[in-house]
Amino acid sequence: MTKISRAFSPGHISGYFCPKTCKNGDKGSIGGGIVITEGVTSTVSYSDKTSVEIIRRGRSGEILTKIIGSPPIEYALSRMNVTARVQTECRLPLGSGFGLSAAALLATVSAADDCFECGYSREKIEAFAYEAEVYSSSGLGDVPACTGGGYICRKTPGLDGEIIRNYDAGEEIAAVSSGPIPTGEIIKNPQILKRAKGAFPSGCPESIEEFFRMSKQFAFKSGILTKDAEEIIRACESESVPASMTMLGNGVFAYGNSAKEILSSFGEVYTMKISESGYSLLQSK
Ligand SMILES: Nc1ncnc2c1ncn2[C@@H]1O[C@H](COP(=O)(O)OP(=O)(O)O)[C@@H](O)[C@H]1O
Ligand SMILES: CC(C)(COP(=O)(O)O)[C@@H](O)C(=O)O
Repeated sequence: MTKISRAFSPGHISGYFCPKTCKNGDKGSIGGGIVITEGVTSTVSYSDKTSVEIIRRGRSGEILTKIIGSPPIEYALSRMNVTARVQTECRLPLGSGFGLSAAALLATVSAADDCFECGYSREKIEAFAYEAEVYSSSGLGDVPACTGGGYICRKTPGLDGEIIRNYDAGEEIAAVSSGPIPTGEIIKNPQILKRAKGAFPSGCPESIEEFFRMSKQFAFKSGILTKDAEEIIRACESESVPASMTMLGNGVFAYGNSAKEILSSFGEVYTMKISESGYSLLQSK
């Protein structure tokens, strides 16, 4: 019987970031963000040819989107020297700053490792995911972020970078999306990157409220802030709700029990918590 393996990875919302080259010469980034309880579940089984199906489900489990093919995942599997049938499932919208490309990669590589009994270490699994993410320009810092939980401060780039993880914030995160932003177009644009560098805050936040203040300042100063996001952030500001833009997506994430109500005037609200852990294998049959 064909073995079927499943793994889950949380997503990650970046509040601020700055591209940086890693010690080994790889591309990467430093920054601050939140690892979230929403993410991607990947199911992997053997096939003589790789195929990837991306499924996004709504509140009652109905299929909202079905996309065939995922370049980062196809690249990662080819680097692992395996061919597989892959199905990823998520609830959050794609390309909207929730780090779903990294989550899909970590979940898929880790399920494929189990399915094909490769016996790779966590470090090796993360290295496959990281290489595919950076090669595909679908992200820079989300893979290191999703190897653990918390609201985080990534002080140095890459998988062996220094990451400070804080778990002491218990209230809900609410998010709303007005559409995607292609990550590759931003992280390959030298002008935007120059402004992002100039806007990058120094030090790590001491509290979740400070994290949101630093993120908001970055969003405004970097010029990455969209008109849609600015309007929503202003509405949150008027109710003293910590909020900022989801990097890199045209959306807003906000913190605390009254965040959901304010965001609901602007679209469908996704609620989640700060994740306590990173990616993990779910089960194998
Ligand atoms: N849930 C998913 N399952 C498989 N591949 C995904 C998923 N989400 C994104 N990707 C892949 O990642 C790339 C887009 O990355 P990006 O715009 O950075 O998304 P995000 O902001 O969600 O990380 C696309 O090539 C897409 O195929
Ligand atoms: C902000 C971003 C460069 C992209 O994030 P996403 O669009 O969620 O893939 C992230 O990877 C980071 O380095 O902080």
